[in-house]
Amino acid sequence: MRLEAENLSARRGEDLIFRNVSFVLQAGESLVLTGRNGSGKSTLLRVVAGLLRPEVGRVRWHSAKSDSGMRPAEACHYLGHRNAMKAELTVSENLSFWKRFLGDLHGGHGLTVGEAAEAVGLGDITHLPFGYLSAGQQRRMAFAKLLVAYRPVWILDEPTAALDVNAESVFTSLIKQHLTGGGILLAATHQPLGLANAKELRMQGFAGVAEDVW
Ligand SMILES: Nc1ncnc2c1ncn2[C@@H]1O[C@H](COP(=O)(O)OP(=O)(O)OP(=O)(O)O)[C@@H](O)[C@H]1O
Repeated sequence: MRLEAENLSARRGEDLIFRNVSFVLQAGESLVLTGRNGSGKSTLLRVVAGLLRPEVGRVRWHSAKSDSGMRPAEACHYLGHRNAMKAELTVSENLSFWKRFLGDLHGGHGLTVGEAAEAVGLGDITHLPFGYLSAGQQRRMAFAKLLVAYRPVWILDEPTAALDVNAESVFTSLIKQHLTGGGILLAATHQPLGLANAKELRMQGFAGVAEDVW
């Protein structure tokens, strides 16, 4: 299994955000994006997740278990700043929706909704509307979405924002399990995720740099 970014450059509106970003991640490896606000971390994650087109370069996915024509985005779970849950549906309804909608990629199995809620420490409140949950509880449940459907690549944007210390350690341990099971992680964060062997890519940003440097 291998996720490969080749010479990526991206633009938002008129602005150049980054250029010449390349990396290769194999099964069990993680890459953490760091850098100041606006340096392009979220933009790079969205490019890799297939939500934005790169200006230049490409993302490639190789796996013996996947079709050769499969888009890299299909191998990825993307957890952005927002939680992608409906406030008026219960936690259980939200997670059940995502489980059915996403399904499992070949090569693994997601947890049941109950197991996933237990794994993030909130198994007793799945009957509540998502909108009733605190900000930290909502983030935990958004993380549970990663567990109900199998995807080998997790792309996480500031996964631990709004979390207490206990939740941070729960997330770190779930991420470690994902990596130990041969998964791949790409994350943007301002807080250390506690991953000893993570590679780091420090985004510099291009704000104010003239276009002719390209
Ligand atoms: N739709 C857009 N049009 C123009 N510029 C945009 C657009 N979206 C984002 N940008 C700009 O792209 C740059 C990179 O933003 P991005 O969200 O990738 O940064 P970031 O490193 O994730 O920041 P943070 O640490 O604050 O989350 C910023 O300067 C932002 O203002």
